[in-house]
Amino acid sequence: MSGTYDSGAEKLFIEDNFPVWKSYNVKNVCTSCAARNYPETKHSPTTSKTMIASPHLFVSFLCLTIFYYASSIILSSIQYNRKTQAFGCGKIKKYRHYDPILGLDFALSMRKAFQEHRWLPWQKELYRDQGVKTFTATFLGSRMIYSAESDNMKAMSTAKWKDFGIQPLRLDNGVTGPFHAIGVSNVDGEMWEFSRNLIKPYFTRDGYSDLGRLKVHTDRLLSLVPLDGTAFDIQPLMQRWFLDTSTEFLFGKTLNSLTYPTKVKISIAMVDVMRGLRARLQMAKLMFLHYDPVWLRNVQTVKDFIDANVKSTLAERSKCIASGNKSSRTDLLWDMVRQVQDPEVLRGQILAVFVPSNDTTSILISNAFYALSRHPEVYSKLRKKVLALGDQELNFEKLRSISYLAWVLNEVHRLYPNGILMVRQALTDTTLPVGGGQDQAAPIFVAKGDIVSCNRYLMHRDLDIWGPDAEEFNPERWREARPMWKFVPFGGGPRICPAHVLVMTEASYVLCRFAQRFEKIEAKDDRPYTAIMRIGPSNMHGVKISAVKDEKATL
Ligand code: HEM
Repeated sequence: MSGTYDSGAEKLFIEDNFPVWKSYNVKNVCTSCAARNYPETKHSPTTSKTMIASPHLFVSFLCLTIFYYASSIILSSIQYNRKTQAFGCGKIKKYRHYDPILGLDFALSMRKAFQEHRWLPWQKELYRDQGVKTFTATFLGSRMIYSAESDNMKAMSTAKWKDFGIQPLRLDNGVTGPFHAIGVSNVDGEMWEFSRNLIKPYFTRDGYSDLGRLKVHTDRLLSLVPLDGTAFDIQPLMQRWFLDTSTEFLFGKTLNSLTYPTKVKISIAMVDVMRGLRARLQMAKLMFLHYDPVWLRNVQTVKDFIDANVKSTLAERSKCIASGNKSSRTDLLWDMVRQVQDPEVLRGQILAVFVPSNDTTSILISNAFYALSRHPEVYSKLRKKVLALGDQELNFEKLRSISYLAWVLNEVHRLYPNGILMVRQALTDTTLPVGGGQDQAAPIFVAKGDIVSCNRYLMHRDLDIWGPDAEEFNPERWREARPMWKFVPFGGGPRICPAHVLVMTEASYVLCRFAQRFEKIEAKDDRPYTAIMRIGPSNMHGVKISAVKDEKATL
């Protein structure tokens, strides 16, 4: 189907083969949500006039409610324990709450850690205090299972992946609602399969092996590096570089923010969109209380940007059909409009790639500069390997041939993973392989509706896996290390990040070009890495470095 201009056939493909699009009617909104342009949430309708006949009636009503609530908690706990036994599972250690009903103590502690930019150290302390790698806690009324066991992450990603979903956490509860967006990163089942197939040809073809696409933006980036040894912050430059390469890749038109810095405002809006999405995800059952006008304004900015691109791409397609000409466009949106023409569907689908792509590769590369500028011996070794390739243009195969480059990037992924957590909700009663019983070795029971949060950050710094120097930046460890599922920066199984080869290629290319031109780089900021969370951690203080140009460098 892809690649045809037969609009009738394409319409059939969408409407008849995927009736799911019709069944998910975003216009079906409740009135209070509609007023805020939110999709239907699961809250029940409220009556506008609540009559309390008498204090007695009120007290009886209150007692009944408390009784009902208490008995349902006891019943569900009995049921849960029975099922744990029936499934042959061990008990999971429980977090000791002050507020076991809503878990407000836990939520407030997490909120404080966020506000103080201590979310990563807080994770470490939390697990250390529990003394185990898997435990349960209540988070705003939901039972959460926290785990830093790679076997559990592996099972959720592969053997048991159909038992766990993303959609209830991101779409059904309205987290991504203000976009009215349905796309690969917020749906499950048939809709996910459709969405993944829509982007698959794009990510699996060898488009990303064309490094020419990166050259012009990287030349611009390098031309902005001060040559007189002045300190500069490479993090915002990388953000602009990534915006330029990714807008070209996704929409066929670069924003050229390295040349026109004000264009970066869309990236800044996206960072705020992600902040809001994270807040909404964390509010869980209380998400309907989220109202943040700044966030909504930024959502609108991003929506307008996407809609303008969708509109012009659809118009270009119509022109091509009318004239019989072929377009030279090879971007993802162009690929998509050949398969789908509904602007709302297109917005959702392209957003679902734009959101997880935003500021990911750029942060990976900035984090690499952070580490390399503090480890001159590693930079110098990397440079030697790169220079050994000679003066010819870099290509995909050459980049892949430098194992040391892969080790450096692996080490950056390990210490600063972009996806800290893998969070899923159980769609059915199921089990995970470890974390139960006295020794934590028994399987654990996961009831339908439970939320499991697997922690990549802790796995990547686990002394049991990496040894006593787990906190150190040491690319040499990759000479021997074969961690398999203990190191999955891009996830694994059917929902693995579709862009993993693209990301590694782009990051490798930038580091190589930098190493070809600059003899040395030096850190210009002694403050410790203080992670603020976007999609992944980035340094709150930026990445301030200085660079010394190799006078002989011609590239
Ligand atoms: C440093 C860069 C990146 C890292 C570390 C990363 C990591 C990840 C991880 C861990 C997941 C979740 C996998 C899972 O749930 O098992 C994911 C999903 C995804 N990523 Fe990336 N990613 C990066 C960059 C990108 C870029 C640049 C794009 C797009 C151009 C992208 C597109 C996606 C999409 C669409 C998904 C959802 C896949 C699905 O649910 O089927 N990512 N990524």
